[in-house]
Amino acid sequence: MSKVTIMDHPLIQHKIGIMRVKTTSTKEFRDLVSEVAMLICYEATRELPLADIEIETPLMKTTVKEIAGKKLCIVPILRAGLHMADGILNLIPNAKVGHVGLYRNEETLEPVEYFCKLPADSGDREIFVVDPMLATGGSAIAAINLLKKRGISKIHFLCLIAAPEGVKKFTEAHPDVDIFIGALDERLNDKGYILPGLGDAGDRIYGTK
Ligand SMILES: O=P(O)(O)OC[C@H]1O[C@H](OP(=O)(O)OP(=O)(O)O)[C@H](O)[C@@H]1O
Ligand SMILES: O=c1cc[nH]c(=O)[nH]1
Ligand SMILES: [Mg+2]
Repeated sequence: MSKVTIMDHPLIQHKIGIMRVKTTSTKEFRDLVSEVAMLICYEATRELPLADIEIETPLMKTTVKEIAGKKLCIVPILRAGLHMADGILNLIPNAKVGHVGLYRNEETLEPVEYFCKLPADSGDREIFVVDPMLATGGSAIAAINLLKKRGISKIHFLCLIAAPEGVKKFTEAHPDVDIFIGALDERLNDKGYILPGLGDAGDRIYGTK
């Protein structure tokens, strides 16, 4: 069964609170997406394996830790996930980046795939799929189906806000994928939007509405 981690850190709660406010500007919203993604990534990478390496300080030789293998890959779900990836790259600048393009048909709420480009060696990498919103769960499930079809198995999913309906559907579809959630909200409305939520994440990041 997926491990579901809901962030309780005060900084994350504070920043998501500002994101929910409808008058928060596009610039501030965008900056917060990136900052909260970084904070969630800090927790999501807690169990990465470490290896010992020998180095020399200005005073003596010693052994320090480095992340073993450094084979990480961030996969934003376009378009709203892109800005989370930018934030995470501040913490893991050497990660490779793959892209999955999906949008949700507003009538059926079903995800529609339009793009997929992944690093050639993705199957050897630990993958962090990122999207601010897990609503019905359809988009995240479809994105991870695409990755699994390409032989990728070490997958984590990070989102800023999730609805309980989406978490249930996701964990049933991908019990082997752990989820890290900034805030777990109350429910979906009849149009599939998360309540209280923050509206349409893509529109708020890019100012398209
Ligand atoms: O869990 P679901 O019900 O599938 O909904 C969540 C999806 O909806 C939003 O994307 P959207 O379709 O608005 O695309 P965009 O990022 O291009 O705005 C969001 O970023 C997720 O990808
Ligand atoms: O509340 C929601 C649901 C889906 N997509 C969003 O951007 N927001
Ligand atoms: Mg959108």
